[in-house]
Amino acid sequence: MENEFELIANQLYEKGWCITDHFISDDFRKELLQEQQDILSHGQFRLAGVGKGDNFKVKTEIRSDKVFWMDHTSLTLLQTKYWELMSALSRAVNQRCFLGLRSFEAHFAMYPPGSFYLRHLDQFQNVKYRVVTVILYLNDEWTEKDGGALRMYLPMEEGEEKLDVYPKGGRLVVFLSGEIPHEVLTTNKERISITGWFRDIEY
Ligand SMILES: O=C(O)CCC(=O)C(=O)O
Ligand SMILES: [Fe+2]
Repeated sequence: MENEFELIANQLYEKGWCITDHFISDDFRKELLQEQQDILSHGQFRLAGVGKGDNFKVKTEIRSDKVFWMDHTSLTLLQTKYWELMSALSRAVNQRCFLGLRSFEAHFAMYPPGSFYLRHLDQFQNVKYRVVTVILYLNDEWTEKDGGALRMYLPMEEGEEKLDVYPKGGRLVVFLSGEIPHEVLTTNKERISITGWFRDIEY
């Protein structure tokens, strides 16, 4: 029998993306959400940027979320638990897909009401070390009227197909960072997640 990580790795291999509901327990989700709220209330979230190195810029006309980067050299207990889950996933993906994943980076993200992130690819133009994107949603509840869908543009033999994914708590979205363009549609409600990237470089 395949375990949860192998199931995700298989789908990633076959079609380049995968959506898993209830990836974490509801208790763990609530703990992560609480940690995120604590960091927020200490004012440690910053406006997110686009680009890397000399190309880094805050551009609120492109993305208006706020982020808090985890520091892999000093993770909290909860962050360690999250990191270990992701390590298990990267091992399964490496075994199945031979992507040579070697390190991981992740940030908490908060989209205030009215915010969005326009269509983009997660690989930077100048550095392409992000190979697989993993997004874990932490929201208590979510319905269509809350907006804020992740819109994925799935490459088809001809053209592309849109897929709207709502940020339901406990849901994990995994996709190839260089292959699947995506955007976050305007959210009507505070939208909370952790986004991570498996990379093919060392720390
Ligand atoms: O939160 C999401 O659904 C997607 C976020 C995203 O595309 C990113 O941070 O690069
Ligand atoms: Fe993205």
